[in-house]
Amino acid sequence: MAGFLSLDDVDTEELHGIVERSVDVLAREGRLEQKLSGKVLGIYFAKTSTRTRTAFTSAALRLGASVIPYGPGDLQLNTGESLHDTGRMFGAMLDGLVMRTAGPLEEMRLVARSGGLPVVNAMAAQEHPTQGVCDAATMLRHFGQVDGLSVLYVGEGNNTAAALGKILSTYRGVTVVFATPKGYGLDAALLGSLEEKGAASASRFIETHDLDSAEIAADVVYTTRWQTTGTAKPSADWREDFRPFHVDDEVMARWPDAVFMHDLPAHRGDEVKGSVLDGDRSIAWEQARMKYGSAVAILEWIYRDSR
Ligand SMILES: NC(=O)NCCC[C@H](N)C(=O)O
Repeated sequence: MAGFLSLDDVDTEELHGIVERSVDVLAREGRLEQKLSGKVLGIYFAKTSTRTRTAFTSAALRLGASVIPYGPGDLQLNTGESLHDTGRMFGAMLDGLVMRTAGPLEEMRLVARSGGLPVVNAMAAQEHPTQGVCDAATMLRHFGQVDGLSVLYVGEGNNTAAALGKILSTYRGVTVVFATPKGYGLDAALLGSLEEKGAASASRFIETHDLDSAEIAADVVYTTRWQTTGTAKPSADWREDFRPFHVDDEVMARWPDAVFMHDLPAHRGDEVKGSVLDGDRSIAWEQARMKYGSAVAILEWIYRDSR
């Protein structure tokens, strides 16, 4: 059974169905159909998490599954057991795993392969696919469509940026400008593949290192914290490199029709000014709530054929 490791693995139509279902979950009240009844999921977070871990745990429980949570110090991985053997054990005793690391996506593929169980990538170094679903669903809910939207992304070209680019590249007529600090940009191969995909769907993906000269009629200004999980900044004065990538009221005034989004956690005063994050144009808190809707939609999709 396929898990949810990368947005690249999922058929576009199915992906859009997951995005639509995420919106639907938040719109409905009442008990969810117990589609995961009798299932046991492992929730293994090697890195900190507030939203994603809570969203998937809550979603799994509300869908009728039981969960076993593992923190960073819990597994024999810490005493030298291999990922391969760990995956085998998970596969022998669990029906699925939700996993966050700051390591390569290949680690999760290895666990999925050796265990023969579906694994959800709740964030790896290259990609944060469940965030991408959440972000597209938040845009769909707010604007009524994702096709044709223009998004200005401000900040490091990290796992969140990669997922945002990938999911938006499955829609038509979108424009995404990534304004990233020099030395902290998008992976060149990823940008190349986004450009290529965009050419076939009337979309544009552009990277600039100069926010002041970014040209886009943005519907959304999106930012992310300066310190990406599990990464080290090579220079001591990295804050100087990031300082121009601060979304304040002046930045928002340049795009008077745009809403503000943030994957959170926020560091007010660094990447965003409090008045923007907490202001009228911010949909970041609706976006955070959508993590739950998207977790339900992703789990339902993974177990769609099981009984
Ligand atoms: N919404 C989230 O999952 N937030 C957690 C941190 C995401 C951020 N891209 C990071 O790597 O630190």
